[in-house]
Amino acid sequence: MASIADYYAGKNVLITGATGFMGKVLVEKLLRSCPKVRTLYLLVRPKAGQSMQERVSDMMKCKVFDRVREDNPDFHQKIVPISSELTQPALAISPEDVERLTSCVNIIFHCAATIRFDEPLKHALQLNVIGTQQLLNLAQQMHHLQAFIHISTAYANCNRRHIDEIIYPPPVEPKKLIDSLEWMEDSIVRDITPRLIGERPNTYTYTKALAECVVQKESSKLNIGIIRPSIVGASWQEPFPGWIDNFNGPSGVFIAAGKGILRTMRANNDAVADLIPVDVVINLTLAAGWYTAVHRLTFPPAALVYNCTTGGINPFHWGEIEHHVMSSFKRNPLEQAFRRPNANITSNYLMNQYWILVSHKFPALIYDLYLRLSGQKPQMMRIFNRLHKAIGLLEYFSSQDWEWNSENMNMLMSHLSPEDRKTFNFDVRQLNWPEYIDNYCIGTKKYVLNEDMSDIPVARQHLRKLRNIRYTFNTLLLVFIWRVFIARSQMARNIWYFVVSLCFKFLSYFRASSTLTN
Ligand SMILES: CCCCCCCCCCCCCCCCCCCC(=O)SCCNC(=O)CCNC(=O)[C@H](O)C(C)(C)COP(=O)(O)OP(=O)(O)OC[C@H]1O[C@@H](n2cnc3c(N)ncnc32)[C@H](O)[C@@H]1OP(=O)(O)O
Ligand SMILES: NC(=O)C1=CN([C@@H]2O[C@H](COP(=O)(O)OP(=O)(O)OC[C@H]3O[C@@H](n4cnc5c(N)ncnc54)[C@H](OP(=O)(O)O)[C@@H]3O)[C@@H](O)[C@H]2O)C=CC1
Repeated sequence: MASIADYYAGKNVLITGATGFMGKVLVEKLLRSCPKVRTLYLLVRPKAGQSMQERVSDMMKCKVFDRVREDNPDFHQKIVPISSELTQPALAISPEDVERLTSCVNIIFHCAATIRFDEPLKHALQLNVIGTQQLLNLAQQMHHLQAFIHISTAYANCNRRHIDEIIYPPPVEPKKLIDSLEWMEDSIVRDITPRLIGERPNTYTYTKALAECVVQKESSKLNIGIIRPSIVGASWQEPFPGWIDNFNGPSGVFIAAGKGILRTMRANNDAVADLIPVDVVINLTLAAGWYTAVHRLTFPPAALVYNCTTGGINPFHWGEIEHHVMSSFKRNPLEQAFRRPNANITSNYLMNQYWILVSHKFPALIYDLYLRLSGQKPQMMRIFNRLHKAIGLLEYFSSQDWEWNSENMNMLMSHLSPEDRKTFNFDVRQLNWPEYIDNYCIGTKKYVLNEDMSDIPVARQHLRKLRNIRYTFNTLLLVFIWRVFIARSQMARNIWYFVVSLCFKFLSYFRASSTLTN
């Protein structure tokens, strides 16, 4: 059987979501490890006043492509952007582009989605479900298509505790839901959304579950693989350890904790933190593309699902993550921290509310007062309100455990040659968590916040200054409280005189005994 790189040689690949976090790593890895791939067609929409060509040119300047750029400075010649808006009829692809794609594409990787947890249901449905259906329609017109790889999420079925590598019956028939929501006003849809999503926490997981059903329906006509990653984090090894470019999932939490803003969060110390490095997901995705294509004649006509998770193989827990994140940010602090990093997770609701009051709201009020008095605009309370909204949406995932069966990941690994196992490594047994978390934290500093590593001594100095401010503040507060007590209560005065005289007695005894020994 051909190696993975040999398989991709000369192939035309279509990718959606290439400008996103996982899409960029996918494009990079394909170009670097499968250098003979013919063309990558990227479906990209114009956005924020930029044409799709400008967006793709900007994307190729990203640091993530540095290694490819070194190997092949002309790598951009293999990339062809295609203008497409996935929420529009027929994906808004021009007839010429449709003609071009249907005549030459061999493999599709469908990564595009809205991953926002607060997305209105209609929009999430439009992109994650109807967009996927339209891409499948296009795929069926392709004359040389060998594999369609759909990126789903391990949490599509988070209403279950144990999740097998099968597609579960949908909560509702997707077509029926699409038809009924079409005529409804947005406000009505908003009102009935909680009833529709049921036990799922958000419209994202709900629409990703529906998308899997839509994909499965086409599996008798196309060779389909479905990848279900859990919580995708920074890269483990490639293209650089710790590469990450966004605030999604745990990254925003780590940054907020590293900046000393986030001090408390509801999470279960003993629950498995099912993080999976982005390069592992992409290696598995490329291997699954190869396997789906080369085994197409021997497959029964059903989509093969790969749960891409770590918990069952190499588990690590939220409590351990908290410890390593705090330790990493103390050794390599972020610049201009608000307070010294010191965050704790707790599963107790009341305890969390108490710490929110004492460690979030109270300091924010004082800081905003200081800003107001110095003629600046108060901002800390606003930042905390946004942070509370964001972590409120994540807590569902950090407070419970799931169990995923990942037999297909093992099966796929057993089909790889020793060489491919190294080049497309997705063996998470080798993952050293403390080292990974350390690189992850450094990655948020270098690649998300664009901070310079050479400024770490200044950042450490800043943390020392914050520690001294805290000690001074605490001492002054103690003295102030004590003075108030002493002034008002005879009993407090008596205790005070008793403690002071005890100290004097101890000191004189200590001095007398040291004179005797001399
Ligand atoms: C106590 C600390 C110790 C640490 C140990 C414990 C850690 C526990 C961590 C638990 C994490 C659990 C994570 C579970 C994730 C489950 C994932 C399921 C898997 C998936 O399939 S999908 C991927 C996950 N999707 C997401 O993560 C998206 C979530 N985000 C949203 O839904 C929205 O962004 C949100 C949070 C509703 C905010 O919306 P909005 O207010 O409209 O803001 P914007 O999105 O427009 O962003 C504006 C601005 O803010 C930046 N941003 C976004 N999120 C954060 C954040 N969490 N922290 C800081 N900053 C954030 C964003 O980049 C924008 O910046 P610009 O510069 O572009 O304006
Ligand atoms: N990140 C994670 O933790 C996990 C992600 N996943 C899945 O992986 C996939 C990729 O996620 P990730 O890279 O993190 O997400 P990102 O949000 O980083 O990227 C989403 C991509 O989809 C594109 N897109 C969004 N809307 C449209 C549209 N209307 N038309 C065309 N393109 C659009 C975006 O393009 P644009 O730049 O134009 O916005 C972007 O390229 C998703 O399917 C997600 O469900 C699964 C598990 C975990």
